[in-house]
Amino acid sequence: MSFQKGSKVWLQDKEYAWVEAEVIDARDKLLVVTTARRTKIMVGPEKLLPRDPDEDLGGVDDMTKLTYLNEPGVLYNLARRYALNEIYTYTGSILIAVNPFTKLPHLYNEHMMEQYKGVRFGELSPHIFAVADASYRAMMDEGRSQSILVSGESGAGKTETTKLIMRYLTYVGGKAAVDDRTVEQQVLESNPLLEAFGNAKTVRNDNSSRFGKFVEIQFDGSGRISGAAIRTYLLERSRVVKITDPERNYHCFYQLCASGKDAEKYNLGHPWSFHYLNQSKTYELDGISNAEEYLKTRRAMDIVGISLDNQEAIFRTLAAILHLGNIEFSPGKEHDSSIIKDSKSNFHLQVAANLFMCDPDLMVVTLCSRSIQTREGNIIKALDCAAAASNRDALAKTVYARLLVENINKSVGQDLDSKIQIGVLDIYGFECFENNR
Ligand SMILES: Nc1ncnc2c1ncn2[C@@H]1O[C@H](COP(=O)(O)OP(=O)(O)OP(=O)(O)O)[C@@H](O)[C@H]1O
Repeated sequence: MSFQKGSKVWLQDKEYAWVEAEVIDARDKLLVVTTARRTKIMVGPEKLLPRDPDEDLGGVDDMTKLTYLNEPGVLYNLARRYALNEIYTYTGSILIAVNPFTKLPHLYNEHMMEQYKGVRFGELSPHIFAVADASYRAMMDEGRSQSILVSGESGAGKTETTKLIMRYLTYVGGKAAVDDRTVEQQVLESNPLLEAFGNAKTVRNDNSSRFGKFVEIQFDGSGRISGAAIRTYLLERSRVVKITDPERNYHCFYQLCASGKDAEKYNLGHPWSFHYLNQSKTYELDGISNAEEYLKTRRAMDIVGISLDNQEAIFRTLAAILHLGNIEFSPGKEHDSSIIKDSKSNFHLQVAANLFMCDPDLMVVTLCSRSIQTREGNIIKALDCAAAASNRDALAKTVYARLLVENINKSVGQDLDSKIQIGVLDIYGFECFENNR
């Protein structure tokens, strides 16, 4: 790219990434002046990118309208719009959402949904409802299934965006008010349920989804919702057994501990008495009551259609996982072997076995030994304390992951005859931490 005297440019900057500048001398090395600080700098052209000359102070609602679609142009356009509370911007048919971190109810009410219904994409201000509407119209007009991909780093707003898409689709594809609304309710109520079992507090986000999610909303030929399927995958299993302050384990554990009578029934107390929860000293979330959330989760389970017996089995299994985590080991008589450490560990073993409905002695054997297959047959090898503890953790992780997949994925009513659907994929983007666990 060649620059001339008077060219408007972006200059790379250590502090601000890019600053606005203008070329004032274009011989040998370029001499540029930064517009805000009025400092003169000699730089090579590799440090510069061209800048739109006639920038609209309010930014443009579609990045394709920028003369130069480069990184600083995009960032500054988003920043300008964000300053005016415009959190959505298009890049062609892609919608970019900048997390407002504040509630904007006027953006998402019924009136807004009505406004975007059936309106040509791009005619109104950029909005998530416009994307959802475009996919619904395309599905209806072409009779073909559609997909919406929601991506971004942790805390970017994927889960909220996915929920808004689901809300819009249940609005346009819902049955008339007089009809039974259970499918729509199931679709929407699956969210608190998934969040209880798949979300946790992280450093970045108090309600971070620790799994990928594919929601399929199924429609009949007339465009009415006829069913839904939710598939979760890539759950962060390690969180079940290992957490660091100020993060938390999955919400459901804290909810169950705060559930009063149910907690008592399963010999649960405050989370600090459980190894899987007390590795971090963070037990509460700002402005959220674990006990109330427990009731919400139970209500969501009712609506989604999980029977009382199954609900009971799910919470019993969660309690069993917590007790399992409190089983400690000490060295056994034989070299590299282990036994249950003390009476406290034995108590938790008995309770866990009881809740898992299995034989406690068999559980001890399972935890403290490993079966190795050889050509001559199976050999049972004793495990030392560390190996027994990882064996215990592996069991906890596997049971928890199965609980989520088996119970939640299948619970929402599916329409196996549906020919057209809209799939919404909520998938995390790359995260770049110093230590990526
Ligand atoms: N459109 C929005 N309006 C208001 N607040 C929002 C919006 N989008 C996100 N937020 C806020 O940002 C928080 C984080 O958003 P969200 O949980 O959707 O992020 P995420 O990308 O799904 O993160 P993770 O990958 O960690 O699950 C939300 O709890 C909410 O407070």
